[in-house]
Amino acid sequence: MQVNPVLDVRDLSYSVAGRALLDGVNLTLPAGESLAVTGPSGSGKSTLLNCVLGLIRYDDGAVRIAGQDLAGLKPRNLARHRRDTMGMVFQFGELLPELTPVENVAMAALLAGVKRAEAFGRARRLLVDLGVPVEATPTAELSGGERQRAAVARALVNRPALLLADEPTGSLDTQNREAVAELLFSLPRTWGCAVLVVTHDESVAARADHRFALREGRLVAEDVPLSRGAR
Ligand SMILES: Nc1ncnc2c1ncn2[C@@H]1O[C@H](COP(=O)(O)OP(=O)(O)OP(=O)(O)O)[C@@H](O)[C@H]1O
Repeated sequence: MQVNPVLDVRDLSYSVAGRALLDGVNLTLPAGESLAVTGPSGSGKSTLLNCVLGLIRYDDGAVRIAGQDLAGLKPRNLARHRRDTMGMVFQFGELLPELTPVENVAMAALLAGVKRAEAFGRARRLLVDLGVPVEATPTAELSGGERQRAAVARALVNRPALLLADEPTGSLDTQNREAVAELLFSLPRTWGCAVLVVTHDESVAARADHRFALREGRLVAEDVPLSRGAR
């Protein structure tokens, strides 16, 4: 039994067009730990993340982030809770290409109400820590790996309790995939946050503290290391 998990999903169900994408999903994740959910394309991984983000109104069950049940929040408070507790990394980074990396990262802090000097200070420190060129160049000119590391910096700038990533290495070559996966799964130790990654890439998922597969709307534990030939 975990005490006050950062993420607590109970009996989550969601159907679309008569198909149960999520069918009684249970998931808990404390601070300082990572969890990966794998599953083939169309199995519902992004749908699960969207429920955790509060972007989808699920049919049944509960999602609690940092102790707060999302269903109990009005839209404005939900947006604030999301901003204050969660950071998100997307497959293609979703940064603004014409801005510099530091502007991209600082903007997320400015939108959260952080003062300008503090926002840019945090952004610079994070980018230096994550090995991204800070401001010499528009983000469009970064390499794919640098862009994803900048996206991680943006997701961290408001010091989230929970970092979510949807196919974060899906657009990267092998070398950058390894580096970004390594970075993501080191965040629980270095930043103390909980990390939830959804991916179809088993080699990325293998780095997580906990692994589950989404099969027919249910999460199945997959805690056997790949090297032992789980399947
Ligand atoms: N609003 C919707 N209306 C109809 N179908 C939907 C809707 N949302 C999701 N789906 C379908 O539900 C399934 C699951 O989608 P989801 O994006 O969650 O899968 P996924 O596992 O993340 O896939 P991928 O790995 O390709 O991103 C897909 O077949 C998708 O087309």
